[in-house]
Amino acid sequence: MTPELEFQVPIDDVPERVTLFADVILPLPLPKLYTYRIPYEMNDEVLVGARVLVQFGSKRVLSCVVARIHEQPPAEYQAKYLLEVIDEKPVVTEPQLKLFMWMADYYLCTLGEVINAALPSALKLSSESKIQLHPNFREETNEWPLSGHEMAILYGLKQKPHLTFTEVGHLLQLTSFHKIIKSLLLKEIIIIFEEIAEKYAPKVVKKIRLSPAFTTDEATLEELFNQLAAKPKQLDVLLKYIQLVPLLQDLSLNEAGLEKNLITSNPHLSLSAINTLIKNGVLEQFDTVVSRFPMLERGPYVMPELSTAQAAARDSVLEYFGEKDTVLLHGITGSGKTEIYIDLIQKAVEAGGQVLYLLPEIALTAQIVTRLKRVFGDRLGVYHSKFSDNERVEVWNGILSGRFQVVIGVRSSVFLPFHGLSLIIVDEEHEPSYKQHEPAPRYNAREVALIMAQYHGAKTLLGSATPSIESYYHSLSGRWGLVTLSERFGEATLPQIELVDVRQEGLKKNMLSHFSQKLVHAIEDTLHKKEQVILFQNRRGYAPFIDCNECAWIPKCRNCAVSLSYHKFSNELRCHYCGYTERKPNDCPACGSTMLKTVGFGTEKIEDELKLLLPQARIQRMDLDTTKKKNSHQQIIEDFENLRTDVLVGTQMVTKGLDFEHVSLVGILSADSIIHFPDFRAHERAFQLFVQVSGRAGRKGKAGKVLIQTANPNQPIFQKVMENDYMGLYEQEIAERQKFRYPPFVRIIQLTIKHPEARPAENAAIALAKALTDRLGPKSVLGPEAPHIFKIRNQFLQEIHIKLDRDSGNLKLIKQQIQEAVFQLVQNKEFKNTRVVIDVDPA
Ligand SMILES: Nc1ncnc2c1ncn2[C@@H]1O[C@H](COP(=O)(O)OP(=O)(O)OP(=O)(O)O)[C@@H](O)[C@H]1O
Ligand SMILES: [Zn+2]
Repeated sequence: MTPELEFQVPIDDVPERVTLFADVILPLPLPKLYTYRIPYEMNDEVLVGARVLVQFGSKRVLSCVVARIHEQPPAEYQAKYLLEVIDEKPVVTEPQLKLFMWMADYYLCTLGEVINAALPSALKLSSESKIQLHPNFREETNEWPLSGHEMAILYGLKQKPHLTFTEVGHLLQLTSFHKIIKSLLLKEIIIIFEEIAEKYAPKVVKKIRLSPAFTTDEATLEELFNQLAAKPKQLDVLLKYIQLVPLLQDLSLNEAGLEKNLITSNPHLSLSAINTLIKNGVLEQFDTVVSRFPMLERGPYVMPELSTAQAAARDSVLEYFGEKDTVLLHGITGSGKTEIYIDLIQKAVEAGGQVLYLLPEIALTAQIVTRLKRVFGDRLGVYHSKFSDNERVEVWNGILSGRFQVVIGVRSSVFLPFHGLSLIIVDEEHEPSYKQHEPAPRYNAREVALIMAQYHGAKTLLGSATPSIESYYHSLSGRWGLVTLSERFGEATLPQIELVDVRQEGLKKNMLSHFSQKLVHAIEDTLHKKEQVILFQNRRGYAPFIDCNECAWIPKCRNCAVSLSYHKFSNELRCHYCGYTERKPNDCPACGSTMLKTVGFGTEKIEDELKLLLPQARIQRMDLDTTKKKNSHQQIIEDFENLRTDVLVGTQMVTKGLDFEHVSLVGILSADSIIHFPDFRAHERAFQLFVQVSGRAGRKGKAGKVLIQTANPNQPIFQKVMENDYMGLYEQEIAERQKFRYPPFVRIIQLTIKHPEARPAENAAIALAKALTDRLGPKSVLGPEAPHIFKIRNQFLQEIHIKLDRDSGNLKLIKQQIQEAVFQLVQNKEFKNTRVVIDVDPA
């Protein structure tokens, strides 16, 4: 606008100078949003969902996300000005913000905790953010006038390569110095947030191409070849380049060039020839920023045609979607649910929507990602906890920008910045790993997905061969659609399941340590037929504990009330709760006896013993200990898939969703420890685990067999597993849940009281239980009671369970009362050092 024009605006048309305020989500566990005043000149720059920098308290500078912009100054305090705008565009979308707020409300935690869990750490800034000199800054050539403060920072940066914001504050003796930083930034003297530059570094590759002078036309190119005729090594390089970048067909291909290492790593080419060509300006070298997720050639991939049963199932899912938001697909193992998902995803993508495909564990992503990549190519984003922060930011940004239309990921993918989601798939919906236990928010991704779908107007398809009792109940009640698929795809049938009574076999001297002869023979037979075996044992490590034969001493964790597990490979005793380790002693520290023996067994021991029993077999183990590295899951699965291993031994990681063509035998080494877990879901879980692991056998035509070793073959659960009688399980379970008041008939909120000493933990728990009973009535409050493992990480635990009827009215109010009671307790001096963890819908 020119000055004259401005002058012509009639006086009463001058817009009023509005004062705006921003409510921000700080990455701290604060109960409320904090309000800052927006400096007038930033009115247009501050956006909901974008990050800004604020001062919190007297020292800390923090980045936070703007949740709301309004004109209402806070009543309780004088709003400070916000300092800086970080993003020009929102990094958090509106439906995402709504979801975060819902999560904080529902799971009784703070928005700060939600945002902390949601944002990849590279998107978080703090007072530990740093500044450093701009790489191009030269003091000699600087023409900018500098203030005293600016000089001081410059001086500081000559002493130290970078300064944190806190250090800058000390240096200047100022609490607010952002104007100064901003000025230095504008003058390109410093760069800020070097931490981020470190955390989120775009991936750069070196490329080469012919200097543009030689690619104006074919004649010039030809002339270059003539010139180099006498230099065969250089000529070779050029020929290779032209072979890889077919310039003769299209000269413009030169511009994109070629990754340098494709040339330099070629053993037939001379490195010095390459360098000479660069030095003489024939080739030029340049850097280019590439994605960590390279574009994939999608290739000619033919989608498999759905079978009649699959197509019918898909059609009824779609029909249900016409009237309901949520559908449960109950399809037996190997029925081909994944192909139905892919079909539906494709339809959603074609209609322009975004799709989220949730899986319970990364072990599973490897196989399905390969399947999905073939269909969706570079439009598929993958998100899981083994990703580096850089990769997470790229997925985050890729979803914001619309590059990734389909995202496959584990539970934390519900935090991603979707905008226009139209379909969510929750595969293996019954899986307990959808629940986050620690830290807050203690959410269940399956439940979050349903709310997320609401905010986006999306549909949700939950799928499982063994649905959770809750989900099945919602489907039968008509709230959700229910689609059933009760045959395996193609020629495959469900495997035949057999029980092996290990007590009987032991009496008959038919046990070789933990293996029944039946199981060993079955393994031998299977390997003989060049087929594969999966062996499942619910524990990792070598043995759950060791004890002394003489005095019965058992090593215990010094921080937790559990015995230490023995890990043979590292010769350590390890706590599976806090990670504490010590070397295994050679003799008993209590009585000095050398008779220490292992008790029970884990995957490591199974692997060990099997190697002795079948020395020829190629055995691989998959559990938490063998999958610590980023790609180890994938490697183990690929080896097994490509028949490089014969037997896969593992914990529950091997039980779910995996699809191997050649597995015809599954062995469950010890079924009993699973059934006896003290939990109202014990039967449901055991059924799910047995059916799921059994379901890995005989998936492609071959007859499959399952052997379950147990000391109590008469337990009714086995009958249901052998007959794949889900309905039988459901009817029994739902009756018990109703009778004893468990979900889905009530909601459970679990409060865990923690204190470094036993007595105060108990006292605090009693006081809290009383406070809760006063508010909610005695029917709703159970406990306190010390849990089975009553001490973890040096904290004594007490638990209170709150049971709320589904129709118990105002849930929000009840939750408020619970929070209030907890707040009063931890404020009370008498209960100093008490912590209370609230877990809504514990699993
Ligand atoms: N329409 C189809 N055409 C060709 N192959 C198919 C088709 N449907 C399924 N399959 C194959 O059948 C096997 C089992 O399918 P899938 O893995 O989808 O089963 P699932 O229902 O997900 O089983 P689970 O619950 O055990 O994970 C896979 O190898 C899959 O490739
Ligand atoms: Zn421990």
